[in-house]
Amino acid sequence: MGIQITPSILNADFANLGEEVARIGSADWVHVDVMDNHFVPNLTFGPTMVEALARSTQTPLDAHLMIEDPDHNALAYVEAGCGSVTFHVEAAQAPVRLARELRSHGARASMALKPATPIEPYEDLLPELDMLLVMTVEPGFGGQKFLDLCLPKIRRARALMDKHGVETWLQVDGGVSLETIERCAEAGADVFVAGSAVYSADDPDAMVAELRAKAEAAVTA
Ligand SMILES: O=C(CO)[C@@H](O)[C@H](O)COP(=O)(O)O
Ligand SMILES: [Co+2]
Repeated sequence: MGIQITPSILNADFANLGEEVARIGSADWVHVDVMDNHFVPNLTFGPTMVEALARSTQTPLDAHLMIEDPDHNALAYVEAGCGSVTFHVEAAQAPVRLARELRSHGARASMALKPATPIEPYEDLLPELDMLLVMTVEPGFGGQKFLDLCLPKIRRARALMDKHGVETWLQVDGGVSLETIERCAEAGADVFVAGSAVYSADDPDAMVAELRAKAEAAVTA
């Protein structure tokens, strides 16, 4: 599939989300950070707003659920029109059942790891997943500093994917910018979430192109 750039709208203007998404026309996905003020200390939006957003764009939606009880709440985001749904393993009661349920309803199933959560206990789940998200900040807020301590986990995750021979995408999220994206790509990530880097740029779509070029150069070097 190659390199994919998925801007997060967390730092976009929430009063004009349709227009904000139209500013990133070359993005592969729109990353939608769903926060419930319980799993993380921040509150964003739920399925009704996500459904409205899905109607406003042709770009597929990549929902990142930072919520408690994804087992009972994740399907609502497939029904709202998301093409990919990520749940946190720290919150899921039955991650395999949940991943299978998401897939059976036509979405890509993805699982996220917070910075302190290791990949090794979940190695055998990789064939059940379309994407693994390695968080590179503590979830909850945009605009945080990239945590270099997560790079070895990205490398180990890529090695485990190679070992299992799976096509699982490897996404990174948090502090991804022109300064940090090469490190992530070299470590083996292929799907890059960028929030403040994209929406603080004068031309968000040009920033998407610049991020893509940097990541592609890092893997072809
Ligand atoms: O999930 C999260 C934060 O919890 C992310 O998607 C951030 O919202 C990305 O923003 P930047 O770190 O790129 O500013
Ligand atoms: Co996110």
